[in-house]
Amino acid sequence: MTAASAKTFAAVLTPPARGAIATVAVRGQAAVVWSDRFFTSFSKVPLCQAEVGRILVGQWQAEEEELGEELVVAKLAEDYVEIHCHGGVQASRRIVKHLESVGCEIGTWQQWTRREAADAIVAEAQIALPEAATQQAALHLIDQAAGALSHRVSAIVRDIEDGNFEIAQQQIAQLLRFAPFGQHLTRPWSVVLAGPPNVGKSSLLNKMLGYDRAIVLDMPGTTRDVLHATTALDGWPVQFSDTAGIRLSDDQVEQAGILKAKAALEQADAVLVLHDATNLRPHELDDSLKQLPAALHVVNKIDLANDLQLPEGGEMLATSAVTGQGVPELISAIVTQLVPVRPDVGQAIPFTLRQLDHLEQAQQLLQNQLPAPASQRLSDLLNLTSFPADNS
Ligand SMILES: Nc1nc2c(ncn2[C@@H]2O[C@H](COP(=O)(O)OP(=O)(O)OP(=O)(O)O)[C@@H](O)[C@H]2O)c(=O)[nH]1
Ligand SMILES: [Mg+2]
Repeated sequence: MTAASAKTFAAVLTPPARGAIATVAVRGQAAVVWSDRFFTSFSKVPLCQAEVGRILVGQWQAEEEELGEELVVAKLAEDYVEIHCHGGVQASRRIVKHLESVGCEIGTWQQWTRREAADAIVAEAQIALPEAATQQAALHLIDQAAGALSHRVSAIVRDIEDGNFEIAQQQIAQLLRFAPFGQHLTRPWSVVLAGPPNVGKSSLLNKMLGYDRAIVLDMPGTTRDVLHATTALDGWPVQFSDTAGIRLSDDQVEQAGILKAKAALEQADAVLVLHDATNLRPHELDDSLKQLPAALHVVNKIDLANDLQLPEGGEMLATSAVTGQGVPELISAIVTQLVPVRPDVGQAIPFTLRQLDHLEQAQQLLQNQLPAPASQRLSDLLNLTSFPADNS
């Protein structure tokens, strides 16, 4: 426990929704005494006298209340009590209100995590974990919650203190290589489907998702607004955006859609530029689709083109959104583009902008031969007291 958390503090650790059980955690010198004011165990053992580790069933009731709630209280340390009550929002709120009435400080589960975690990076990992959209993303965050990044940062601080500046710089550079990947552990990669009208963007989206998310019609200009759908590709969270076919148009609604499509291209981690196999004219592509840095060019409708000759030189994938031919290869190509190096289990990965910022600053300071401030930036990264305040 840090000095800041010396006051007795309570938080509801379970989400504010209907559930079978909610957990209220209380930590601090008065945790047991204050819980005892409201809780009477059926075995008549007061919490103060119960041994650590004891789980008691009993009644939680304030003096002025006519009715109490039957619940379970676990005394997990002399200064730590967990109350497991009914999962309804009002039930946990009532217990928190009682604790507050006797002087307990109340906070959110994120604030609780910041007080309880071993260091600020571990706290960030625990807070980020519910945001992980896939199991694979969660596993990497669990590694950081177990200290992978914290240990690496501490080792770099020691390297700097020992005068091993070059090793420290190499270690920071290695961490920074994983930072773009790390930001996506809580936020899906963005993949945009773009191209001329009627080439099969919406059909290919539906095929990759495995269900009909977008309207498909044999009519150019079907998709207007940008349409999003989130899925997992090879275990990584990906948000696809289907866009309006880009062409010159007098239709105001279509024009608005095309502008939105072009804006979506700028935010994308990867763009699938689609071409029609029955009408292959890559040189006539709109300027906005030429030379996109993160583009994968896909020739769709290959089921309709028997003697298809792909243009030489340019890397192009071939698919049929109707038969599914080439779709697994396309998905592999997308994954390779998004995650070129798959991190090992246990790899230290920076996953927040705060971490990225501190690491970049430390690297810059080392390059400018300022080891002491560099070491300070890294130590701040771990320090719970320098963690930005957040009421969430
Ligand atoms: N045979 C065949 N038809 C396809 C394929 N992909 C799409 N189509 C057909 O092509 C037409 C247009 O498909 P969409 O998916 O709506 O095309 P789009 O690119 O989204 O079109 P816009 O939204 O208008 O820009 C539909 O009739 C689809 O069934 C394919 O791989 N093979
Ligand atoms: Mg469409």
